[in-house]
Amino acid sequence: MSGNLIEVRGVSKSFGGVVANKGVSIDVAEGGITGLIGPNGSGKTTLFNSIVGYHPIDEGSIQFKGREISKLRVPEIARLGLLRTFQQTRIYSKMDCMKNMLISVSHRDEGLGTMFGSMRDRETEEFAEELLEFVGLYQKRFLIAGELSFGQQKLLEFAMALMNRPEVLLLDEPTAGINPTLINGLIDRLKRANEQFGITLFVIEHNMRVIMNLADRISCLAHGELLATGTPDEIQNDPRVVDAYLGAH
Ligand SMILES: Nc1ncnc2c1ncn2[C@@H]1O[C@H](COP(=O)(O)OP(=O)(O)OP(=O)(O)O)[C@@H](O)[C@H]1O
Repeated sequence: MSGNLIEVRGVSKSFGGVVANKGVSIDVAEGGITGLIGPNGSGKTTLFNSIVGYHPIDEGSIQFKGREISKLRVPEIARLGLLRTFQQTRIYSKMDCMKNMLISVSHRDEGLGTMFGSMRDRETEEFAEELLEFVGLYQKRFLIAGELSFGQQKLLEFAMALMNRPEVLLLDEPTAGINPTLINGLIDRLKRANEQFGITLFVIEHNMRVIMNLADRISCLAHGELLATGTPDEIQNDPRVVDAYLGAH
């Protein structure tokens, strides 16, 4: 056992003439928080999309717990316990928070029958309430999700992902568009999800303060290629990273 939950090896992905990822190799250690940084257009979201099965890769291998997943599709990968959130939140804005939570649990269920069966399940409701409490939205559980602030919607989306008890959660810019007060709360929740629930996190983040604070390992992409991997300190002091990324901000 390598200690890695995800092993990306030599992954390349192009869209027409645009090379979005070229020979990328990254490890996501079990139980850790791995960060992914890089300038706009450096291929971060493409790599996430490749890992969760959103599109086929051109070359390379992606393993989850030692199993090749690069040919599997989104629902199959989700069922294995690998989930992601998006830059733009994907909540059901006309439903209340509780309904959003209950509907999210379908990922690992087999069919609609099971889904509605489990929705009635008191245990599932209690778990949804616990998670809403965890992200600080319990008091707002019957509020229509579209009426929450953007930051609260992101917290709801995070709680929705946790409903599926993922082993790994890929978070695409979790703090984008959130005000600084809520950001600290979110960092705290992410750390607690990692420590208390044992969820491995792989996080794309533009906010340097956030990622340096959160991640134990960070990889930096530039022009679709892996530029550097290291501890937050090593990454912060790597002249190649500073040139390619930090210097540009
Ligand atoms: N579906 C697509 N079709 C065509 N080109 C794409 C597609 N998805 C991504 N690209 C291109 O691939 C490159 C990498 O994009 P990607 O979104 O992965 O970068 P990113 O690092 O996530 O950027 P950002 O930080 O702005 O979100 C860009 O040049 C982008 O325009």
